[in-house]
Amino acid sequence: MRKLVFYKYQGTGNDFVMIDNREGLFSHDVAQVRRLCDRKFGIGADGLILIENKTGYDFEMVYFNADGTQSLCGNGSRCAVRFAEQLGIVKDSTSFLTIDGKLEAAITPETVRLHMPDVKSIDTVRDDWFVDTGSPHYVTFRPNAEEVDVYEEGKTIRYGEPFGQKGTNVNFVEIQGENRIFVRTYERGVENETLSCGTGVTACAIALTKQQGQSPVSVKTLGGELTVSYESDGQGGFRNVYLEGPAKLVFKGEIAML
Ligand SMILES: N[C@@H](CCC[C@H](N)C(=O)O)C(=O)O
Repeated sequence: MRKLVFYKYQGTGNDFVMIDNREGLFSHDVAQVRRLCDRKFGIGADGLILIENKTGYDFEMVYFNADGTQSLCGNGSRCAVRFAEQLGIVKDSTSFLTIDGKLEAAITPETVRLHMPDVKSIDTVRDDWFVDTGSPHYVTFRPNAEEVDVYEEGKTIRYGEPFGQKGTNVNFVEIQGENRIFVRTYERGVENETLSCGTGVTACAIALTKQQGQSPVSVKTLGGELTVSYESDGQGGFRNVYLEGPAKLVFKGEIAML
């Protein structure tokens, strides 16, 4: 049986199977991704990330949600950068390719600070907000996010109008102080609550400008603390958007390839 080395990383509890695919040994096979991310029959993860060679960049990050769909992943990008550092591909900073184009990051022993894509607008959906931070995010402010049934409410909004089958991620945000929020996220592609979502907390920190907040914003998630900073572009959008927090290796193992 063929065996392939994998690594497991987590960024504030958003966990990923990570594979160094610079030799192209792992094919982009959705069934295999689902199997490996399954928490009972596989390794178990919110997503799977391949690090691949790409001309003009330090590397390419190929990201899959646990169900095999693809989108931009903020925490996954931070973990991919840490993995690339530990593989010796990059050192203090990097520029790499993602599904949403080129991203850059600064690396310290404690954190990875990711320069996120510009955000074009904050849109209104019913009484709530919608922000695209590379992945789509519905943002709803609640007085007590701890008490929300994130799975039931998130699932209803994710598949409901106007999102339909393509769907959206759903974030429940509690304001806990000046420029300080607590966020719980139902993630599309995982189809459940995750402990943290990087593009999600970024969307929430930006939507906070509609309430009383401003950059930088401290964000508490179920899996740890993140910081989001940004600048207004003066036209309803945001630039110089940064997501910063820890990204850690958990373990290394071997996959039995079927
Ligand atoms: N966990 C991610 C988001 C991954 C993509 C998302 N589930 C989607 O399909 O839109 C993050 O940290 O940003």
